[in-house]
Amino acid sequence: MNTIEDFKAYVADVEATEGYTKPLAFGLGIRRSKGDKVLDVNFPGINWDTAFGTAALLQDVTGFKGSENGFVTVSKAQLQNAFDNFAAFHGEIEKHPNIILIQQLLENIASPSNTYQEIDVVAYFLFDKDQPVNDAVEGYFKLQCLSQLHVLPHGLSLEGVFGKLNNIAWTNQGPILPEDLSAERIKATFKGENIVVTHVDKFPYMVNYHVPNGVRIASGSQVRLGAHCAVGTTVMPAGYINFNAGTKGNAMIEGRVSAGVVVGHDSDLGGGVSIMGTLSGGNKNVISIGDKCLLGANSGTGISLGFGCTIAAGVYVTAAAKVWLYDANKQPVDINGNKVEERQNIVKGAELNGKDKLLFLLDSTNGHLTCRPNPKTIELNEALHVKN
Ligand SMILES: CC(C)(COP(=O)(O)OP(=O)(O)OC[C@H]1O[C@@H](n2cnc3c(N)ncnc32)[C@H](O)[C@@H]1OP(=O)(O)O)[C@@H](O)C(=O)NCCC(=O)NCCSC(=O)CCC(=O)O
Repeated sequence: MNTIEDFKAYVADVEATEGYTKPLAFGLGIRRSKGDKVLDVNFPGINWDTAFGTAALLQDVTGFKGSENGFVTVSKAQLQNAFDNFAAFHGEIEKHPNIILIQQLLENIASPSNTYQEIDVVAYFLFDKDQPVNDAVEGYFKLQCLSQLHVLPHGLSLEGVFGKLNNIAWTNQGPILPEDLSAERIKATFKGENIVVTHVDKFPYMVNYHVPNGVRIASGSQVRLGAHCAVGTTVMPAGYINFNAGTKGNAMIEGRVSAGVVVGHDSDLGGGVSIMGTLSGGNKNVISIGDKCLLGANSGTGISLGFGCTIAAGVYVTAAAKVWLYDANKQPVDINGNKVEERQNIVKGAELNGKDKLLFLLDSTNGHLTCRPNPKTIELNEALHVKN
């Protein structure tokens, strides 16, 4: 296969095979395991709805069959075979990230691994993004789809991910099962080395796998793998982004973006902000924050905010909270904006879910949680957000 035409004909042949299905996404991953326990899988470059020729080639050389989400292990000989089948592109390899990755895997796969873990290469294929997580390889693949910005939070099913990922001690010498830490530390000590544990969790830090373009993350420990940090996101040390949560664009994150929460463009979460997540604590309401919202320091919300809302510093808006509604002239109004008497303007927070241009304030003269049209929307300080 020395010409691009040959390669195209080969791909067409593979794709014409009975039962062949184009995957929605796929990638080559480096899997680290201890016995039958997966420690982690790094997918350096996931292909999402693209590179179908490479998908066909990988399925052909690895023998992967079917249309169910799944993976195969890839031997060095199969990687070599894949690389050789790309001969027509070797002269312009810099244009083809998948071929570069295969070359990098080939160059390194024979290196002796450390004695603790086994390292191999897998090819994962995703056909149905709404299927629950089948195994740890799939869990890592899906988390990296989010962190590589191929899908927004909720863009694929992460159901069951907790049960499939192992709890790991993440160390300066790589992932170690917590039960093996003591023995590994003794070995390291006699080699004159240290094992430093950064955390014990099912989720590693995103930055140790992937750093999206145009982000600043002041403390890597605050962003879990599976976070979606769009270009222009700044996460300050007190900020936090869970998996299956994140930003759509420029954002200042000094507060906590819980699992499932999405923050719109040009919004600002002040220090200590809390946004209710859906993993624990009983809240079932998936929360989103619209574009150009400001959540003041130590504020929080259990309802979604639309465009251009502000929650004053220190104010927590919950779905059940009784909120006193006012118009722009500070006159009491009902939910439809009709003038009413004081006390008839009290609505539940949930009724304001997702509405645009609201200002929530705790009136310090009477202690009422109030809401009125937001007189101004915020502008982020552009200098704080990198673009590439
Ligand atoms: C709610 C707003 C946005 C309101 O600000 P504004 O500038 O629009 O209004 P203002 O000019 O201050 O006030 C307009 C009028 O409303 C009155 N007013 C204001 N707040 C009131 C309250 N709680 N109760 C009663 N009246 C109030 C004022 O006295 C004034 O009245 P008169 O008209 O009679 O004079 C603000 O107070 C706020 O909370 N901003 C959040 C800022 C923030 O936290 N940014 C994140 C930084 S994060 C950070 O720095 C890190 C910190 C950390 O790490 O902890």
